[in-house]
Amino acid sequence: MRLGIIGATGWLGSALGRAVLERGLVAGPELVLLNRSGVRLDYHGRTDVAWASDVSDLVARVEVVVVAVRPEDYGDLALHAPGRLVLSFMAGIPMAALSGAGGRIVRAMPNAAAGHGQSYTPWLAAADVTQADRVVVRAVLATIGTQDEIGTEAQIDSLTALSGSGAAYPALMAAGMLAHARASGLPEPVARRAVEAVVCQAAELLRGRIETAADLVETYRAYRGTTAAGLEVAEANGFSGSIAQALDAATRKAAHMGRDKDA
Ligand SMILES: NC(=O)C1=CN([C@@H]2O[C@H](COP(=O)(O)OP(=O)(O)OC[C@H]3O[C@@H](n4cnc5c(N)ncnc54)[C@H](OP(=O)(O)O)[C@@H]3O)[C@@H](O)[C@H]2O)C=CC1
Ligand SMILES: O=C(O)[C@@H]1CCC=N1
Repeated sequence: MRLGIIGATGWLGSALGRAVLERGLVAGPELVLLNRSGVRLDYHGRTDVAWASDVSDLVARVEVVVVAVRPEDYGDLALHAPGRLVLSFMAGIPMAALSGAGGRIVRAMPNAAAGHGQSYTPWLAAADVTQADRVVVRAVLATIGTQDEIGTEAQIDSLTALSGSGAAYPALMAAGMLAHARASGLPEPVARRAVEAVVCQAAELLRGRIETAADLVETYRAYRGTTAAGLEVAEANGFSGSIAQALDAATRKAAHMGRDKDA
């Protein structure tokens, strides 16, 4: 497969470039890269990848074009990719805007876990995307984690807010816990290990059964111990409500940023 990545040295584009090479999905010379800052002599330890001189050069050399630039940089690309499968990673650039590129468009929404092969990547296909294209999309996205085809652009906006945010909300919680642990006088190595134990290790309890999260909270509440006392204050201070409002705000931003220049 000849695959092009516009934004190949960015957070997501770089993760995808490395993954397709490491998984052997794309041979080095068939991976065509483009960024803003110029050719890297060493790309994830490889020297056999191809670099395009500009967007139209990249499009001419591949069948699949991945767009991994920031949404605000998309317009400057002036992407024209008729006959190509175009896989956009961009938040907030709707199908209607992408269709101007002329290819068969798929909007995919990975997250930062792509860097370690654990992205969850929902995606939405335009009406002219073929079954053969779908096989390609699944193969490409499988290199960075798991994927699901979804049905509407509104769902992409919701998922941009939710899974697209990657580690942001766990990181917010971890930062808050770490600040509290330090303020409580815990030795730094102990504070770090304790917070990691909560955010990275204890959350493993929910792997494969995330739907039981509310039941797990209820189990802690029913225990009527120290955790219950903490949970009660967290909820009284709007913990769950804050999460809902945050996801609503991010969904609104995703829905409007590509359609409304002031958003
Ligand atoms: N990061 C994330 O967690 C997520 C990001 N996304 C979406 O993915 C897209 C990429 O995000 P991210 O990887 O974080 O962005 P980065 O800022 O890390 O990377 C952007 C890339 O685009 C390149 N670029 C910018 N302008 C041009 C141009 N005119 N021509 C060619 N290349 C260009 C940059 O080049 P250079 O390296 O030379 O500067 C860089 O490689 C965004 O649209 C974002 O909405 C979606 C879900 C999650
Ligand atoms: O915060 C962002 O804008 C990126 C794109 C979608 C999720 N994260």
